[in-house]
Amino acid sequence: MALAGTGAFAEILDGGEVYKYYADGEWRASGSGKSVPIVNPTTRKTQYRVQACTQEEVNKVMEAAKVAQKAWARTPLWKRAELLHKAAAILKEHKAPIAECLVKEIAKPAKDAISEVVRSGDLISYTAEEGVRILGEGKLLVSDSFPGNERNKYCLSSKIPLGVVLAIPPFNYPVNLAVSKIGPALIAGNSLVLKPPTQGAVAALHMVHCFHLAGFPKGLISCVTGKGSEIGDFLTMHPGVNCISFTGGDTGIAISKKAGMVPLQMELGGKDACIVLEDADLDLVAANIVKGGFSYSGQRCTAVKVVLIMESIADAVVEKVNAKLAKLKVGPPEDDSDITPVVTESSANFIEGLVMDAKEKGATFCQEYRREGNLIWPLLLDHVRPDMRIAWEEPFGPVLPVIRINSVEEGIHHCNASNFGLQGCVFTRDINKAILISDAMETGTVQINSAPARGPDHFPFQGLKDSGIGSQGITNSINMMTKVKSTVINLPSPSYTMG
Ligand SMILES: NC(=O)c1ccc[n+]([C@@H]2O[C@H](COP(=O)([O-])OP(=O)(O)OC[C@H]3O[C@@H](n4cnc5c(N)ncnc54)[C@H](O)[C@@H]3O)[C@@H](O)[C@H]2O)c1
Repeated sequence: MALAGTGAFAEILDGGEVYKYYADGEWRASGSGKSVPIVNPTTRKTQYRVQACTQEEVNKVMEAAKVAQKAWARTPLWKRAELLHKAAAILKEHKAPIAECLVKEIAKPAKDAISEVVRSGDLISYTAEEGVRILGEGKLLVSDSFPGNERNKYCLSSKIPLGVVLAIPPFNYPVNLAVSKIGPALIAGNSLVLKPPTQGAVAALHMVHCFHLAGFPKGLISCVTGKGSEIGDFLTMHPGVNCISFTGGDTGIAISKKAGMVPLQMELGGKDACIVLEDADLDLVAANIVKGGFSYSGQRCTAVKVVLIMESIADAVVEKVNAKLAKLKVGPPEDDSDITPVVTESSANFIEGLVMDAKEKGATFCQEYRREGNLIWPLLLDHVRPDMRIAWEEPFGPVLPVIRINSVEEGIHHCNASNFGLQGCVFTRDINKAILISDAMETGTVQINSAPARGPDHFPFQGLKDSGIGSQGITNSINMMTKVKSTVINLPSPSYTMG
């Protein structure tokens, strides 16, 4: 059942073949006359087309965003929240066509695609509520706490918006990781320009249409499409941008170097380690390795990307994991398969490169390596050693290395030698040891007895080292997209001198 671009969403396509971009409250065709194809990872044929926006069009969007933001910042907070709740409801109501885009553009299993849209609606609503709570509060400071001062200065501080927020999400959660930026930006009184990933752009355009239907003022939200490599730099270096919230890979490091003096929120790659101690519940470990390493074919920033396991229990865990991998359904996303084609052919080639390097260097293949087009069968590589690329690099595919260790210290050392520091996990029944290990792991989050995960979406989420700058999670994102403004009341005489 083809629903995308029809019914409530017909305006985005307008009878044409190329999805329009969103500017100044309306859907427009680019003056470039060019489009960018979106290749279905399963069929490897062009599924959709989006506009290749020009720099001139980006300039116009930035101007409109600046104007719209001024009025939005003066809109009462409760009204901003009300509109966000409305957008959340519309998004959830239209989950089917949006999920269909996720299935066709990024080969997300059908059920997970629906969950992504529903979770996004919940995230927007929670953001509206949280915003009302935290932005409704300010601070009052009095001067006489600092040496040399009397009580004659009263400082009132509150949070004000930054201006225009540029949001760039990655392909793997193009809806959820877009609304995790849009919601906080808007509730805090900012305007927002979205540059969706190429794969996932059509799902993002449908999501933006839900904000359009909710009735947000024109120009407040815009969505420009085009190749990241072509309009990306122009956007991130644009003088009209007051904040950049980016989620993706190494591109984020390059953006950080080029961006001007604006606050940056960078959520980048990871090589999440799973450390397994001898006293762990081995069934729990196996279940979490399979779920953590292979959900959405390993294309998750917080996927388990290396297992560091004590030698004495390694055989038992590998056997349990292999038994579970044999039961995974491999195939197209429409059939709700567990393992679906990876996003692009170049991604599949990169994964294959890591597998072949491990093969040459003597890793043990627990399954036969199998690939058809972009579809790669789940593969556990045992006896991986630090000289293999897969010990350090992020495959972003259904391929997981196991490194056998002889001490916990060896595991912590491998984890900390990585240039990434997103999340990590440790499995043990000894909570005291788990806390010590958590403190020793140089990652933004450590999960005890569960695989790494970004959610629930109000938890703080951050990476150390090359994994990011700043912290996400609903509350942190709202705060990050504001600045503190103070008003100081100066009294002619200290206030405690009367009476
Ligand atoms: N830490 C997190 O929260 C998190 C979450 C999901 C994914 N990721 C990471 O994302 C990566 C996979 O996603 P991806 O392949 O979409 O990442 P990517 O870095 O290739 O692309 C991310 C976004 O940047 C855009 N882009 C490309 N060139 C650009 C440029 N010069 N200027 C501005 N934007 C540009 C892309 O179009 C896309 O929208 C993995 O490394 C994964 O770990 C991180």
